[in-house]
Amino acid sequence: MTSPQSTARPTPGATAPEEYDVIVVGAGPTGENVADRTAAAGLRTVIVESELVGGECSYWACMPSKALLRPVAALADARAVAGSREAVGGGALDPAAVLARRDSFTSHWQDDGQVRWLRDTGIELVRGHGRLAGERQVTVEAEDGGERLLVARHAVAICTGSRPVLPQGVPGLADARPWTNREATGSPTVPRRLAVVGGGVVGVELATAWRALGSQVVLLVRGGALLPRMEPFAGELVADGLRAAGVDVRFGTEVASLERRAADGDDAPEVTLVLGDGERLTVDEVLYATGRAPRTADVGLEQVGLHPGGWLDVDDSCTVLGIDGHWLYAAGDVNHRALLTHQGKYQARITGAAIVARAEGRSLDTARWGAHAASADSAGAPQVVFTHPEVAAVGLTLDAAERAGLRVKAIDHDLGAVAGASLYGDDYTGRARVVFDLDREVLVGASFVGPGVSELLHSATVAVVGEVPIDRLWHAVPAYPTISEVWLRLLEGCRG
Ligand SMILES: Cc1cc2nc3c(=O)[nH]c(=O)nc-3n(C[C@H](O)[C@H](O)[C@H](O)COP(=O)(O)OP(=O)(O)OC[C@H]3O[C@@H](n4cnc5c(N)ncnc54)[C@H](O)[C@@H]3O)c2cc1C
Ligand SMILES: NC(=O)c1ccc[n+]([C@@H]2O[C@H](COP(=O)([O-])OP(=O)(O)OC[C@H]3O[C@@H](n4cnc5c(N)ncnc54)[C@H](O)[C@@H]3O)[C@@H](O)[C@H]2O)c1
Repeated sequence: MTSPQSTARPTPGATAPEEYDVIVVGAGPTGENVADRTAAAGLRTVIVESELVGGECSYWACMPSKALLRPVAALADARAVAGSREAVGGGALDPAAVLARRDSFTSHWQDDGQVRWLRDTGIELVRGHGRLAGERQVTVEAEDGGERLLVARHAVAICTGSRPVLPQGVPGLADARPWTNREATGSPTVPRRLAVVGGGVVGVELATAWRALGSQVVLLVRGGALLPRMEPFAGELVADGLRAAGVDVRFGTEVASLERRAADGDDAPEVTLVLGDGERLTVDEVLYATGRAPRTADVGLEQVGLHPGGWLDVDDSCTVLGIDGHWLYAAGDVNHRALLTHQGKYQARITGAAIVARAEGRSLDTARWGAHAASADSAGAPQVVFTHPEVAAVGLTLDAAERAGLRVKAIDHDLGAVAGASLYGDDYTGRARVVFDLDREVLVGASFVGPGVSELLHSATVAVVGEVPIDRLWHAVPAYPTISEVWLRLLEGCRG
């Protein structure tokens, strides 16, 4: 490996520069996987983390939210089948047991296990806030104010993720102390009344979870649909499911102002929301699920000529654009290509491979689907929304495919008409769609909505990402009697 000479000089108050091959800033799932790849290739790798090793995903996002949602699906599945329905009766979830299981999935917000994994993998950990200090240089400010200067012989990877974004200019919002994903995945108690603002993935999943745990939930959606980036029937069926569970779903509604004050005759503070039409709603907590912003405001981007606070623009190898020397990478949420843990981990593997190739003096293979191109981010990023019913989708929606100029047709099928689905649950309701590219005769998108469809998704991901010709897909036989048999009807529709 080549080892460029460091030109770093200690900044005032900092200790002597410490040299590594690779510095990763942010130890979420993405940063961990970049570090894993570079360490596995023999590069001396250090990872910098300001909070918990494991990132948002492990403690305040994917894991706790799915731990809250899994019991909802398990109970719904038991209720959907005569025989087990009688066994579980009409009882509700046991909130204490669900919250305790959630706590164990977050390791009680302790990262010892992840730290052990870093050590066993040969990755060094520096705790503190990382900032770029110049080319290949990162300063780390520890909680006690101490500062260290790290210097990378080869690469720095920014994997600092994203944070919740709240709308600007809403009177009373800050004083209302709204829940973000952190409180909404970590709350030790169940609020009696919860308002959820935002009809995206976070909004619908957490409305589902807290309703099932006993909260009265009102979901306030600015637009006219839930999950607006997915096939329209996904949002429609999820809205039906939320309403059937007792959630008050309201479209075309904006929150004009909020006020938090003590409830009459009670010390528990409550929040009053004034809606656009003047209606007043009083709840115990309000969750804002209104999107994400990059955690780049304070990572020293200005030191390397970039604008702080924005998403980091990268090429397909996750190399940051506008930086000379190919030493700065950005992967995961922070580059805004696909805000999903699995895509972050995928980008991490591509980033790690690119760093190693450049360190070894090899050129990159950045052709589409090449070893150093995260092509699947745009072509085939799968996503599961763990609501009841579930939504599982990969690739392009019909609308997105048409907007991209493809000549496509959509083939839809009622999942309830599939033998495996009717065995899965009595009165099973669901729908499937594939988007078929008529010119290339491959699938460019697939969406499934219904109970238990999440595990169907990888077959569709293989078909879309693998660009499997429809004539060959015809021979991929789904087992009888599974929900996957819907593929037979979908493929008939492509050929017909
Ligand atoms: C409620 C919710 C549920 C979700 N559920 C799913 C799901 O089911 N499936 C899915 O695929 N995705 C899900 N996501 C999205 C997923 O959480 C993110 O895509 C994923 O966490 C991104 O990983 P990351 O490593 O890029 O960033 P993060 O997980 O945000 O990690 C970034 C890390 O960098 C650290 N950091 C930041 N700045 C600095 C700094 N200056 N110095 C040192 N360290 C720093 C942070 O402390 C953090 O540990 C969910 C998101 C939310 C909000
Ligand atoms: N199961 C999963 O894969 C999963 C689960 C949760 C989150 N995530 C990821 O996390 C990311 C963030 O999710 P999210 O739901 O916060 O963001 P989002 O962008 O998916 O949805 C935010 C919604 O809030 C609405 N909104 C924005 N400003 C508003 C305002 N002022 N008032 C009312 N509504 C407003 C938007 O129109 C949008 O529909 C997503 O990109 C998603 O991929 C994934």
